[in-house]
Amino acid sequence: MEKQEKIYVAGHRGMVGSAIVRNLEAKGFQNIVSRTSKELDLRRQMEVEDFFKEEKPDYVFLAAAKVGGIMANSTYPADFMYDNMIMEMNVIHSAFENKVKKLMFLGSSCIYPRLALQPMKESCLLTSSLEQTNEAYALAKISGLKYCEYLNRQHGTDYISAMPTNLYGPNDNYHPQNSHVLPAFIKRFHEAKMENASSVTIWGTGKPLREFLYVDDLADACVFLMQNYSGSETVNLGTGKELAIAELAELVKEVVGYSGKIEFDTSKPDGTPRKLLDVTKLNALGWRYKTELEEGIRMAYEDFLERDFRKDR
Ligand SMILES: NC(=O)C1=CN([C@@H]2O[C@H](COP(=O)(O)OP(=O)(O)OC[C@H]3O[C@@H](n4cnc5c(N)ncnc54)[C@H](OP(=O)(O)O)[C@@H]3O)[C@@H](O)[C@H]2O)C=CC1
Ligand SMILES: C[C@H]1O[C@H](OP(=O)(O)OP(=O)(O)OC[C@H]2O[C@@H](n3cnc4c(=O)[nH]c(N)nc43)[C@H](O)[C@@H]2O)[C@@H](O)[C@@H](O)C1=O
Repeated sequence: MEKQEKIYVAGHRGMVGSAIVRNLEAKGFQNIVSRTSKELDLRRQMEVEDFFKEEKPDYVFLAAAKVGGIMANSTYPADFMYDNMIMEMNVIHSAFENKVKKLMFLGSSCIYPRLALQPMKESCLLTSSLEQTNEAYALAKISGLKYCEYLNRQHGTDYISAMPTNLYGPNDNYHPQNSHVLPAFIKRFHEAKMENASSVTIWGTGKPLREFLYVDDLADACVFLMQNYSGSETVNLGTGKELAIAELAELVKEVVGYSGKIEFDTSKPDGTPRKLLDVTKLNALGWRYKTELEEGIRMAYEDFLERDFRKDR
């Protein structure tokens, strides 16, 4: 990627897209194009085609998607499949039609089988059944990854995909039901502290294990791969470290400074028991995460306080 070349970041207002824009700008890339979903609804094929014909980007980071935590995924599976499938097909196809030099498609670690051997290597894709709570989203993400692979195979394109683990950081979604666990905890423990509540209830048993990557590290990895990786097999983006949800709750409680009890609502789903990424491939390419979890949670909490609850999607 040359500094003057045109880069389209799809989803630039989201947590990931905004971090990719920050990273590109910090590295001196000056020709970044973007559109909000109001300006360009990526589910509309004609609009996407017109945009690509008009803008002719050289590079594309596809970070626009319908995204949510376990509850959103299990409540709205039809929306998660339709929106994601159609958005990614429209963008990747228009990129191909307009000779985009390189595209990065972002998936998620939930594409791997529910009971995959841990840590999960890229090669375990499609070896057994998916987790039910996010099957629709995972199927859409697998389709995007595969479409990039098929274009590479049939037409010799250089379209890559990356599979991030659970992410968190500035500009996250703090919706009480639809968000992911980490922003949900930041908001819930903060509110409990402000209200002097005696306890905070978290979903499930607290036993599932999860891995978390700070979004600015993720953005750095995306830009790094765009510059240093080609190939149809996806690349896992994570830290290689995991902790139980109950341990995460203790950590957020400490960072936020809440002193009450933690209770568990076991009527809520646990989701997949464990999904630790094998990051051997990423490390071998020369990239490693920088931000440890506690430090990242502190920075995310500061961002949450600065935004003053404005982001509650
Ligand atoms: N958050 C996480 O923990 C993880 C995220 N990922 C992946 O990273 C990517 C980005 O996620 P994240 O930043 O968290 O999500 P966000 O919800 O923060 O941002 C999603 C972005 O997508 C855009 N978008 C949604 N629908 C449309 C549409 N119909 N047309 C145009 N744009 C649309 C939104 O644009 P606008 O703001 O203009 O409405 C928004 O900026 C996704 O591919 C996701 O799968 C992968 C693993 C974990
Ligand atoms: C990124 C990833 O995100 C989703 O998968 P998930 O990892 O299950 O995501 P989650 O962050 O929502 O939950 C993690 C764990 O945490 C527990 N948990 C406790 N209390 C709360 C809580 O208050 N909110 C939430 N959301 N979870 C809670 C919850 O029960 C679960 O055990 C998919 O969308 C998937 O498609 C995907 O890609």
